[in-house]
Amino acid sequence: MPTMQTDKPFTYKVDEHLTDQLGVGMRVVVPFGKGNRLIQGFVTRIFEQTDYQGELKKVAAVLELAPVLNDESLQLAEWMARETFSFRISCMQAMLPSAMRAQYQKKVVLLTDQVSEELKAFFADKSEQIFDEQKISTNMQGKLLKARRQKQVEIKYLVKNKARAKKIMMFQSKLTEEIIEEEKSKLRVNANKLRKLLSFLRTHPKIALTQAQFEKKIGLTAGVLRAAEKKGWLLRQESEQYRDPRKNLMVGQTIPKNLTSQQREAVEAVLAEATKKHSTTFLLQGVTGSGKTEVYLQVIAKVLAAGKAALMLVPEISLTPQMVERVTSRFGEKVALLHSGLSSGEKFDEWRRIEKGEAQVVVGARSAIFAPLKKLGIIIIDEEHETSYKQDNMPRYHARDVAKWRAEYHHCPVLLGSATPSLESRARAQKGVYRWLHMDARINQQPLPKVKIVDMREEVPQSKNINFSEALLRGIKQTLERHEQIILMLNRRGYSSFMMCRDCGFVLKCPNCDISLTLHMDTHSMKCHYCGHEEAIPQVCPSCKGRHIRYYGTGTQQVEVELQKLFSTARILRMDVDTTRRKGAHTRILNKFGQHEADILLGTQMIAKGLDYPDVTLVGVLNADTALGMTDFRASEKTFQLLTQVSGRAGRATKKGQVIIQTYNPHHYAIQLAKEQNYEKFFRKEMSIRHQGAYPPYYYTIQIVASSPEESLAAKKMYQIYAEIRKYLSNQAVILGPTPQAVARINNRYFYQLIVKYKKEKQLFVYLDKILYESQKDERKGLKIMINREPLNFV
Ligand SMILES: Nc1ncnc2c1ncn2[C@@H]1O[C@H](COP(=O)(O)OP(=O)(O)OP(=O)(O)O)[C@@H](O)[C@H]1O
Ligand SMILES: [Zn+2]
Ligand SMILES: [Zn+2]
Repeated sequence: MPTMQTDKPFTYKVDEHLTDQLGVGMRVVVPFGKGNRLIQGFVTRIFEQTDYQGELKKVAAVLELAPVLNDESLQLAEWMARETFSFRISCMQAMLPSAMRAQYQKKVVLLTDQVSEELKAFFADKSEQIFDEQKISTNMQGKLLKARRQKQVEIKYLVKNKARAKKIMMFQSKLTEEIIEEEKSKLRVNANKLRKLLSFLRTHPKIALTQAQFEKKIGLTAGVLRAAEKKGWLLRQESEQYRDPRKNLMVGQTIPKNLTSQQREAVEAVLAEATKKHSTTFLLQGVTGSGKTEVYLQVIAKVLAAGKAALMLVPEISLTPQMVERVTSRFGEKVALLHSGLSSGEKFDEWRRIEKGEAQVVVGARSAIFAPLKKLGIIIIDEEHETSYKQDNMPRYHARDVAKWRAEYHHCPVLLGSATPSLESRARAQKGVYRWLHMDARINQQPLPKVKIVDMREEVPQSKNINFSEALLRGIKQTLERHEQIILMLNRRGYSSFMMCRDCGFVLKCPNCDISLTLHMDTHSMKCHYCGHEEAIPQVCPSCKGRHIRYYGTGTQQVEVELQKLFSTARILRMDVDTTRRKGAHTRILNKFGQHEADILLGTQMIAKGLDYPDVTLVGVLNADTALGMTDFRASEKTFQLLTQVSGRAGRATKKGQVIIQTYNPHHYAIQLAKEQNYEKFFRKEMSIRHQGAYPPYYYTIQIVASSPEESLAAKKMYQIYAEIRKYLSNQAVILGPTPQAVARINNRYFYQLIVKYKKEKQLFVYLDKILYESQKDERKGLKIMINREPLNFV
């Protein structure tokens, strides 16, 4: 675990035999602390001499042959640690693929036979055992620690390096044409297999194949290959093979499209700045279906032609296989992918292809912003308003800020794109900090789809069907009859969101969190969406033993069942966290829908973005109000963005699209303006509300959270911080709180927070550094302090 005491460089001695090998930016294993346990660290400087007085410890091992962090990444880590109140080591680790992060393992080693029967049983005839705190009982742990004090056992720390290249065996031909003829003449008459091999090698000089490939191609078994190796025909050698995440994609080849005049203007504006090596930030605001992706692709093509590299971020990329396909079908082998859907081996290999300069276009989710491209010519962030670009654990960076830092380092532009920019970005464009590019027309001169708002307060009494309005049912029916496709969004997974006893009012809650359990029909259980707790569905009320249990709050599973009842022949696909847990599941569902093997795609907000299917002519939102209920000041912005994005999925090609939004708040401005799809009007309205409430983008915000298994400890700490922080603030700053968080307890920890809104407070940062430093001591008591600059979730 990184701690503040370790957030400074330590000096180590380097043995002679390592001096040639060692370089700045490499990972090393070093002994640390009193127990000299081994940990992974990074070399940040190398000295010929040191004036350190005490005795230096030695570097135990060097983990690789070449540095994994370069000059740029070391500087970036330094900046990020300061900006986001993080430890430097966390920043360095965040930049590397997970396979390169150290895995620690503890082992207990038996030192003598003179131990208790209980310990003997624990070791079970072995001299060592893995020390796993999760698996060994606390009682046993105590005994082991006591035995350690009595020098009966010893605890060893191991650093496991999982960063490994995948190796395969290849057989390479060593023969020239003359030798093949000569060898052939020497063969016995019945040596058919060997003759076959020689013929093959003659037509394929210098070929190298695996045994499996030889078997598949010409039906030769391992025995023949071994014989050929003995004769000196083939050379058997290990060679490295990249794990390729693109192998399941359906990739064709596409050529650049003829740009519309708006697209051309955007491309030219960005390229002009790229040529001048200006690190200008652009905001490309283009309505849904205006062809932003084509703009990105053509900018990338020009950047590559100038011998530079391109970095493109998309939100949770595994959700949009379509986007990956669009980029790979244009740039092929040059593309590297980095996202959470890849295995850690695949990520590691992609990372190294980038590092070695073998891939010049990187497409990835948030952490791909650290891709080790050396000559960056453009950084693109698609759907720049997405909150997933901010990491919510340490280091709490926003990819947009890192993009701007890297762009300055490389002297290249940043291109932010969205149909519904974040208020922050749009406001910067207004002030001229960003350059504003605008595309207000859809491709094919299609109008934006017509949006109808249905007031559910009037629907419910007449209809026995509470989830679907008359209008939406009619819409679905007609669309199915026309053999067109439908996207339905409901932002709640599971079957029902809570159960309540009608006799006594009891609500079944999670034992670890302050939140009700959700009914899941696929697993026949009640689940907590925060900590993963799962239990059986109660038959009677756990409180009064009554039998009148009711379920409330519709989730996607329930709608799927209802929908199938209503439209028995419709082919329905459901896409939510539960159906996409398995690797590649997103891609499979979307490909199926894309090939029109299903009529209805039903899902949570993960279906709102980026999908571009020509047959989709109806989009339905079952409940537009889920986000509005939040106490977050960004609730309206999030609702407007989500509704506009999902509406944009309809009528993108030649067929007209329509959208039906069901709501209990039909007159709310976020819903009304989403109906008009009028971003500009929404922007002005929301800005004036933010101005009145003194919220971002008019103010900066910092969130401080204290959490502990003991509620009083977390609360006390927060009030203490509250009392102190005021001394560091001018009277221009506003403090909200301290308050418990909206879900006050998660996984048996209590959360208290306060938020500072400010414009310019130099002293604040001095104090925050102090909190971060002091939080070390509290951590031993189980108290954790977290500092979050510009939090995106405000509850
Ligand atoms: N110049 C062009 N000529 C013809 N077709 C185009 C052109 N540019 C883009 N398209 C097509 O128009 C469709 C919409 O483009 P695209 O998906 O890039 O829009 P977008 O602005 O990214 O939309 P969204 O924000 O909704 O994801 C795509 O099918 C794309 O292939
Ligand atoms: Zn009851
Ligand atoms: Zn829980």
